[in-house]
Amino acid sequence: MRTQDMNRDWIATARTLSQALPYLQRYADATVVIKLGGHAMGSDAAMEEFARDVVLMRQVGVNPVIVHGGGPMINEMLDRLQIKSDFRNGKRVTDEATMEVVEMVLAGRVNAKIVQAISAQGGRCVGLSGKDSGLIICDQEDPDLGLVGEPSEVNPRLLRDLAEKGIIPVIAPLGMGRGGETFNINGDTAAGAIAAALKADRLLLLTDVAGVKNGAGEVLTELTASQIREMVADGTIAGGMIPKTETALAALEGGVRAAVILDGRAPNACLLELFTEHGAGSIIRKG
Ligand SMILES: Nc1ncnc2c1ncn2[C@@H]1O[C@H](COP(=O)(O)OP(=O)(O)O)[C@@H](O)[C@H]1O
Ligand SMILES: CC(=O)N[C@@H](CCC(=O)OP(=O)(O)O)C(=O)O
Repeated sequence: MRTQDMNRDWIATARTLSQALPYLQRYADATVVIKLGGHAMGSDAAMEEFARDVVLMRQVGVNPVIVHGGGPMINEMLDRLQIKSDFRNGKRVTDEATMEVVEMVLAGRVNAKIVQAISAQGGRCVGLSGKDSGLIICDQEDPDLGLVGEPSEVNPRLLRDLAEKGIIPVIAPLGMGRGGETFNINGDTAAGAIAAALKADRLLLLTDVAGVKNGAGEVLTELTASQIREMVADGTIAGGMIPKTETALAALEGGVRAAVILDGRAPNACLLELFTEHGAGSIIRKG
């Protein structure tokens, strides 16, 4: 690069940092729950970038709480083990054999990978599941779904203790039943329940599309609850987008200030959403 171009680059970087000041001030000490979906977890380089953004957030005083998915990784392992798996309305029908694989992949593999990536960027971070410290107590959601849990009680005290110490929690979406059984929770549902319990300032749902699309395939940058209900009823919102939008609405009802559905594969997606005027994805506010 020529020296002049290089100077222009640095000037642009400095300007970006300077323009971020009001956003940095707005989010200082804010709680931001980030759901990292399995489809949003791309290459190792993308994971490294995600981890760097999370550590930067923590560095500027935000309290990030990561809840992850891992559906595609579970599918891959179930395929290898030749265990068939069905989804109903975006949720995996989970029998005991499936549950074993879900727990192994989510808590053992995916969680460890994210913790490792954040630690490698210098973040202090700890891997958990909803089964730890009574974080998520579940009831069975629907007998037809088997061991799928619906969070009925969330105990966020441990998360508050970690935030006070500057430690970033990375949470696998598993829950404990009242009889000590393990439940599989949809990652979006788990993230929404945790965000509501923490009365988070933002819930960011990172996925593999730029946001919620209308019938013409255009991303809607702002959405209301009634629009979402209509789009689910007429089938415009389908599959995995159903639990995502349901989660956003439930989180707002539970006291979260706003939920955003955005493309986790886009460069620096979380920073763009939080610290720039531009924002990213579809924002859903109460009203
Ligand atoms: N109206 C819609 N707008 C955007 N995506 C939609 C819509 N309806 C269904 N989808 C689907 O939902 C998917 C996101 O859900 P999912 O695959 O469960 O993501 P993740 O694994 O990130 O949780 C998108 O890739 C898209 O195929
Ligand atoms: C009940 C249920 O569906 N659980 C999900 C948990 C993982 C998840 O939600 O992963 P994504 O966010 O990557 O889709 C599953 O078994 O796939």
